[in-house]
Amino acid sequence: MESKEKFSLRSRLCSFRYAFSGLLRFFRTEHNAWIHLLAAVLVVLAGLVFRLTKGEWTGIAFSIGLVLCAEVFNTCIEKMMDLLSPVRDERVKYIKDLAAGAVLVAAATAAVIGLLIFIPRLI
Ligand SMILES: Nc1ncnc2c1ncn2[C@@H]1O[C@H](COP(=O)(O)OP(=O)(O)OP(=O)(O)O)[C@@H](O)[C@H]1O
Repeated sequence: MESKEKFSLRSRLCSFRYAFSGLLRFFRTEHNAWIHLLAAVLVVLAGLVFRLTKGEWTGIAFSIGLVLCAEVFNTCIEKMMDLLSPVRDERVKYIKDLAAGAVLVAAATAAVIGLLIFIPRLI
């Protein structure tokens, strides 16, 4: 459906503000976000120590973004399901487990990229 609202820079800026406020709350309150953030900081520090190339930094940046995005969506789905269906339900379990599975796929991909970058520098 087309939007009938006129384009407004102010409302676009507000959308950014809402997005940043969502992320701020995510990093303040979600324990999994702390773990991902700590992992990202450690990887960036290791990257600085090993003086990665531009291509390698691209792989690291992509991996960190991929995992954080997956975790943000996983958290959204968890919160949504808790709101929609606070009682135990096998369908909810499947939906939540599937969302957690997406994070696992992203994290495994990031781990492979990390190993491809760092292992040759360690041997
Ligand atoms: N309403 C529900 N009905 C059925 N199963 C559920 C429900 N809520 C959670 N579960 C299941 O219980 C298990 C633990 O759920 P929980 O939400 O605590 O997951 P978690 O991965 O520990 O989450 P968190 O990110 O909060 O640490 C998961 O397998 C999840 O699918």
